[in-house]
Amino acid sequence: MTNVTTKPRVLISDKMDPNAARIFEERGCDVDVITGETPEELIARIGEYDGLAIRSSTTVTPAVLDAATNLKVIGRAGIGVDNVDIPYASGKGVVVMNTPFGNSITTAEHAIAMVMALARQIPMADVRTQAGEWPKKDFMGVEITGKTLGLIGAGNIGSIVASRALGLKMKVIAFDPFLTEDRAVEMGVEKVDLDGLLERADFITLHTPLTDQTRNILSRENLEKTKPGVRIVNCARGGLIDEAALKDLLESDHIAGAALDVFAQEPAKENPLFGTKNFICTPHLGASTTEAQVNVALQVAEQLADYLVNGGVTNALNMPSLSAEEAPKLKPYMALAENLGSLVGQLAHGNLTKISIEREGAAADLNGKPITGAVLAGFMRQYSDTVNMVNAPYLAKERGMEVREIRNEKEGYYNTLLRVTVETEQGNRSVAGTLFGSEAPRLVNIFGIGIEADLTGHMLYIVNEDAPGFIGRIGSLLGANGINIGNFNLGRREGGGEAVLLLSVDQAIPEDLVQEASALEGVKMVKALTF
Ligand SMILES: NC(=O)c1ccc[n+]([C@@H]2O[C@H](COP(=O)([O-])OP(=O)(O)OC[C@H]3O[C@@H](n4cnc5c(N)ncnc54)[C@H](O)[C@@H]3O)[C@@H](O)[C@H]2O)c1
Ligand SMILES: O=C(O)CC[C@@H](O)C(=O)O
Repeated sequence: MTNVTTKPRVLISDKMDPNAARIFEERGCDVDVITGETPEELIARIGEYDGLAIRSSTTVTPAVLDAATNLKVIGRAGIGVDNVDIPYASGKGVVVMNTPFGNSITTAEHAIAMVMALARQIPMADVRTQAGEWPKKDFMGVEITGKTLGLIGAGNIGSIVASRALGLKMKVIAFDPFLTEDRAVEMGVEKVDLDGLLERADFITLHTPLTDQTRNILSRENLEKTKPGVRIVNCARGGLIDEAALKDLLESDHIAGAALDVFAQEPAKENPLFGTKNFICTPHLGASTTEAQVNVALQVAEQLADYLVNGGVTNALNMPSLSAEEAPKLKPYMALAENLGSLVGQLAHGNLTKISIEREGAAADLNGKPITGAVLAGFMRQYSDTVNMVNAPYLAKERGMEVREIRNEKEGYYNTLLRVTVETEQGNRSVAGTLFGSEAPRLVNIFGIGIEADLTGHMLYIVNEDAPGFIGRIGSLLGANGINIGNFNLGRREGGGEAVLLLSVDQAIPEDLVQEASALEGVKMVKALTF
């Protein structure tokens, strides 16, 4: 007998605290821990997994993502996600999460330790003392009390570094374009511009992500603007500092010391800075404490398992958050949203570049982003097999679609309603649906005609003149072709006017039968639909 398992499968591909594997198992996932593989080995294996948990050693490239045919979520046990190609993952519909706070204190402490180590040249003094030199005269340090610490980046880690530095009686100035004056006051720091920081700081610590704006933020030109005798610490990301310029300025004594935990190229087994005077380094140890590693491992496992098992989304970088509490409530709405998007996508014609998604009544209070993602996924499904609610907003943007979200708290005829409208050359085309009994999605309006239908499986949509005998004719045609009708749903604009028929049928309707149905007396349009 084959043992069929429906449990989500997760791969932990980097060294991680064992609590992560335990949490995955407790939350109902099958987990494999396979670390140290080559990219080729990972590519060969990744197709088996629904979730991937990583630290910084695994690089998730487009080639890995192309091979990851079942992958739904990547979780980074840590903060920086520069080892994951997020735009490509988004395009593939894979959610990318990180654990933004679990190692912040630890990393801030490492930065402070680096400041201290530079001020008193502890690593160099240690090596020479243990070599039997007793080099007491060679190591004159500086006090940090009263010195100015310049923070570049004042987010989670930067603000913790500030609080520790203030406790050590330093003056703290910060450059961060997103730091408000109020927040600066709250942190007890002075907000400055970059040039002001370079000019005044005795110590500079970096705490920004590596982005197009921050890459090389300490360029040669900026390093030359620093106060003579400055000491620089980078526990954020390699690539923020021009390493060659740093070497030159250390050698010329303009910079009195530099401590790097991160390098432009990692692992940094060779680097021109090695051996430079007053240079110290650690091998990307910022997050390496027992406490931080337990924190991030537990957090990443909880988040990934929650997504794979319950649909909850926390700390995702490419989709809106969705709590485990919200997820079950939103589930029927998402099904409705996807079906409405799909219906309008299958029926509307022409250059469809404007879509609006309206939440009315009880639906107005819901988290709108996942609903919008689901509508867009349904809408674009006819263009792409791989579209889902994660990548749909990106694909829509790529196609230049204008997406509007509208909230209307006032209840209409239904206490909760989703309405999807696309702008076509013939005018706006809207479909709307509600939930019956708070969980059964139902279409209630199609292009202005009231109807009640469950959008499911194979369906036939017919617009016809409302005249006696038509239902018999279509029933006979389908019966003669061996097509069983599961459900008949009727709606009409006014008696004797335009009527709509939505039939659910047990099998796909072939195109020649669609043509035959189109030729029946009184028929204006026929379209086979699939949900
Ligand atoms: N060495 C390690 O092991 C280690 C551990 C954890 C985090 N990190 C790295 O530390 C960095 C900071 O982490 P965090 O949790 O504080 O992130 P965060 O997002 O909380 O803070 C980053 C700050 O940088 C600021 N910023 C962005 N662009 C800027 C710019 N052009 N100039 C100045 N400031 C800018 C942002 O406004 C934000 O306040 C990240 O790169 C993270 O990957 C390294
Ligand atoms: O996993 C690590 O050891 C490093 C983590 C760190 O770089 C991060 O960005 O969180």
